[in-house]
Amino acid sequence: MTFLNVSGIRVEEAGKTVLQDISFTQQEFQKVAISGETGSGKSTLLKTIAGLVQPTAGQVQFEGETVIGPADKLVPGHPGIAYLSQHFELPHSLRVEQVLRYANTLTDEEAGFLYDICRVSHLLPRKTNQLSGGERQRIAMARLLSTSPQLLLLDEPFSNLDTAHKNILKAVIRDISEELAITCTLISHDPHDTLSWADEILVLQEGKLIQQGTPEQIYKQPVNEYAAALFGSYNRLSKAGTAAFSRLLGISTNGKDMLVRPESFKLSPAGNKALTGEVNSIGFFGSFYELEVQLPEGAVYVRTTEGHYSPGDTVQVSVSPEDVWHI
Ligand SMILES: Nc1ncnc2c1ncn2[C@@H]1O[C@H](COP(=O)(O)OP(=O)(O)OP(=O)(O)O)[C@@H](O)[C@H]1O
Repeated sequence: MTFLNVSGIRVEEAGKTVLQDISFTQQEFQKVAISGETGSGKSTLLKTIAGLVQPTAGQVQFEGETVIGPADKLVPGHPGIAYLSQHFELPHSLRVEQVLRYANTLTDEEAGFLYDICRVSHLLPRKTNQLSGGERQRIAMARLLSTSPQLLLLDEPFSNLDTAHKNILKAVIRDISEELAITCTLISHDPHDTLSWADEILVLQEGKLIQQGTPEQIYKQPVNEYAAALFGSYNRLSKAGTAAFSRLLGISTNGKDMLVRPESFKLSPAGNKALTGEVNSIGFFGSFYELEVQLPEGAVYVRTTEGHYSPGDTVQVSVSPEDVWHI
């Protein structure tokens, strides 16, 4: 039986089509990330899966059971699916332990284990107005998980968190999957959050699912420039640049433009499979330098960890055939 089966989902809100014919499946313990620019329909998709938004067409099946939307159910949602909104709320002026106790269906031992995993045990005596944003979020998560869902849907969990809280939350999400055996689906617009975490990424553009694949597939072979831009910078070569690199690599582009990630270009002292250019400018980004290199066919951006280049240097730029794609 498929864990989650989303088929032909269409959502219309205020006369506008927000989601169009979205279909995909998720297996138990498969980590799925949903990516897309703001307004592309990510939150609406998660809420529809959770049974909180009524689809105009299509259906969501969770462990073989249809998830019933709010139009057909007084208390919307499915007990096996928990949705953590970007805009969650905690009751004011209660102690954390009270907030958690009211929602809890677990034994004391299970609840203690859950609170440890969510890194909230030390916060139990605090009042809800004495917490940071990251702490509040982990308490909201512990509260949701204390009803023992099997699928946790996280809507932009990393937005508004500083690096320290983000790293704690990443560890919490990892432990939720591994220690509590809860499957997670999350939305993030930051490639650093999704590429290293997900087994599969879904890319939404204007309410349509335009690409679905492993992080490597999505990063290395995006279906269009929109998908490419979501996961990092890239060079779209000029017609002349595309022709020059295609000749060097012995490949055909069928009239399409060649695209290359800046880190896929290599700089070498000399070589017959490289184009000669001149360094225009250099930017320092901590873990790498980004050079703008002027080739006769146009400028390209090249990333390197070597810091010995200066503007005006002559360099040879090469790329491997497996690191280019065409649009
Ligand atoms: N209840 C609603 N009524 C009217 N329009 C809606 C409603 N819900 C969503 N929309 C519209 O649907 C589109 C998708 O919204 P959604 O919040 O799903 O996008 P998103 O990708 O999650 O965006 P963000 O990253 O900004 O949260 C937006 O244009 C939004 O204004």
